[in-house]
Amino acid sequence: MALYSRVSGFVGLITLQNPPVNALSAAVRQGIVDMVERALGDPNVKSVVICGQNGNFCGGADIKEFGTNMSGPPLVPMIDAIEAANKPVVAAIEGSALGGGLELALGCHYRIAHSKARLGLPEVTLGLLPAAGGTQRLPRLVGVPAALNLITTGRHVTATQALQLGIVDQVTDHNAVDVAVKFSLSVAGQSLDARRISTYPCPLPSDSDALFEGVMQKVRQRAHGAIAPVACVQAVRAAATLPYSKGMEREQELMATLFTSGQARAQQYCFFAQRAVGRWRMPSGARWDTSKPRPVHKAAVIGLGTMGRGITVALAQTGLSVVAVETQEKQLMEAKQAVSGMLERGAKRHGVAPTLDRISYSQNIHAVAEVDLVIEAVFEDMALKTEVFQQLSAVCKPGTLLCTNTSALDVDKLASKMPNPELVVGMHFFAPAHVMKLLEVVYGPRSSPQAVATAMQLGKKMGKVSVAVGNCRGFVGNRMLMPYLQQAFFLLEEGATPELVDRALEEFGFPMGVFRMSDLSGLDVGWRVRKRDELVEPDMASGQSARIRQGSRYSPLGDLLCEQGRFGQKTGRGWYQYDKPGSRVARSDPWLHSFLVEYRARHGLVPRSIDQQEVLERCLYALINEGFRILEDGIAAGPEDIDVIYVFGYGWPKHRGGPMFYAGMVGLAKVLERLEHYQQAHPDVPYLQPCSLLRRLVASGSPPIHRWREAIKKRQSQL
Ligand SMILES: C[C@H](O)[C@H](C)C(=O)SCCNC(=O)CCNC(=O)[C@H](O)C(C)(C)COP(=O)([O-])OP(=O)([O-])OC[C@H]1O[C@@H](n2cnc3c(N)ncnc32)[C@H](O)[C@@H]1OP(=O)([O-])[O-]
Repeated sequence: MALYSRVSGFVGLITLQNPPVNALSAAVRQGIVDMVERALGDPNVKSVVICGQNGNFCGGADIKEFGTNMSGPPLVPMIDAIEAANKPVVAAIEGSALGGGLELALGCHYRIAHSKARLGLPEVTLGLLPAAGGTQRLPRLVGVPAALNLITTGRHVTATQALQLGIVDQVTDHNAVDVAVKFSLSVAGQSLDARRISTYPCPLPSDSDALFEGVMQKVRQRAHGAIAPVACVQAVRAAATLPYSKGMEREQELMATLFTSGQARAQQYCFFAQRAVGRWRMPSGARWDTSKPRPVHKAAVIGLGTMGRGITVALAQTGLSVVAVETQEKQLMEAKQAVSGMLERGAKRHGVAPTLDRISYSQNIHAVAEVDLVIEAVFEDMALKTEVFQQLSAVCKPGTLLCTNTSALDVDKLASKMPNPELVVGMHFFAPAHVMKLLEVVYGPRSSPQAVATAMQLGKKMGKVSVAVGNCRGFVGNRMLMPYLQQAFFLLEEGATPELVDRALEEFGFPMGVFRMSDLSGLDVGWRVRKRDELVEPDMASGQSARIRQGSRYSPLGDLLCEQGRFGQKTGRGWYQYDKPGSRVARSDPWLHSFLVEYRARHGLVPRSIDQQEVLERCLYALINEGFRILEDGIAAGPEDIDVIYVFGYGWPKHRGGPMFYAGMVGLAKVLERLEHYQQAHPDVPYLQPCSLLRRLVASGSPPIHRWREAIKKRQSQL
């Protein structure tokens, strides 16, 4: 709803009230319509100020209403009425003015923002476009190029940036409502004709066709199949080429195509899933709202390789003091330089001062005696990690949390060797650690809820999307990656090429297909893990037996490439060829194609034609199937946890919602039927054996994804 009060004698103050972000629900919209009418009809009122309760202007349309029968007054005429008002209406912006919230402010005659406010039109991140006049008013106010950038990226701008762009008229460090009330009286009675943005001509860039073509090309490239960014460009183009009313019709037309699209549903699911994973729970029953985190004022990082350096930067950027330890002097000096460089570049990008002084460097592990939390990022070796953890247990003050950045080792095994195993959790960052949003917080049966709560809270403070998951081989992300990678290798054996497999996955929406990604991250990384698991055998053999390990089908293709030093981009050769080591542009490699032909012949494999549909079904359904096993094992509490991990850590396209959401969209029965089909064709591939949770969900009528948790809980309570 919206509250009304008269302040300073002659100002009608309308306060949006819908905590926590004053979203424009039906009740709020009705409140605004009623209160604006009241203020404009009150002869004692000379001007009007619109603000939001609790220091937050408005987070936009109420996303929770999407997908329901929406009622209440529509936004567009509500905002048009404000713009047409005969008394000045001033928006007092504190906190956020996003989406419909900013569109409401653009309908006002003036905008005053607090210096800490954030503004933007992020609808594209929800699979939509600004549909309350944003695509028509913003270009008229700030010009086409700036409007295109804000609307197609959905990025938020600071109040200062908004002032520079011309979105707001004033920025204040004082209470924005007070400033707006005073300002509104100062302009009362003045003509408003020049303050109605919809009447402005849209400033046309010199060669607007070329500009729009250029932007559309870039947007399509970046979108990887998402339709909303393309519609955003089309809507802004309407602003540049049509009168306001016609442009508004075009905006509504385009929004109608997006609003009911599967992509919009997927992206809105991701919005709420990202918030749901913050409400974590462990199989023990411990949960986010009953487990109190320990305060962390000082943290440490042990091991300053690539991951250690990124983690140090991410910690320092939170303002925490950090102790960075590296026993090798040369490595320490190089790390110091690298970390300083990353901090300076980050600070420059955000227009803030770098926090170099927050970090102290040392070769001596005793330097961490007084910290509250340690993140270990030494080489992936259990013996080495155990030694480091035992030193830390001896050096650190009581209660210090010991976190490991391992991506594959058994966190509980490590904890079992410590005097205080309850203080041990995994904090699995993704490279580059100061950039990638995802953090897997890994708990074992001995980890205390307080340790998990502390790691989750620190992750949020580092700007990460943190997901609490149980300890198992590969945790959630890497565990699901195994069947995905395996199917990709098998498809090559059966006749596919890396180009075909990657094209299918990239057209699905992944920024990079599995083989290009493998070349980027380095084939030797997986090779080392397979060697450690004694899966790699010398390539003398041929025929079926050479492709069986521990009773299951195995493809030695990756091992064979590594034995030839083909590690990917870093060696200039992998599944593709590159101009030189380190270059990033992948080109088809005739050597690889003849190697595959020779390999198939040597192993008696008859290649067949494979289409993109089969690639997608085998790679994605095998991955999804492992997701169901993870849910069944209680390693992830719900499908949202898995989907957030894949969207924020593994490049799963947001407009596809995530592996589990996608399975629901395709239809669980279809996924099950296809898995059974491929399992029949490949009985020696256990990963294709449909998971019993999937079977049970199908048997119970394939309930919608938000009801899977109860099906899982029911099952676990039966176990
Ligand atoms: C016509 C028009 O053109 C179109 C069509 C639109 O306008 S489409 C809508 C466009 N607007 C957006 O995209 C902005 C979305 N919101 C945000 O970006 C952030 O929320 C925030 C504003 C920057 C605050 O961040 P936060 O970190 O302080 O808190 P939070 O945890 O994120 O959010 C706190 C709680 O508020 C809920 N929430 C936030 N924004 C909401 C919204 N717009 N609608 C409904 N609920 C919302 C959120 O789910 C969470 O709930 P719960 O989990 O506690 O139950």
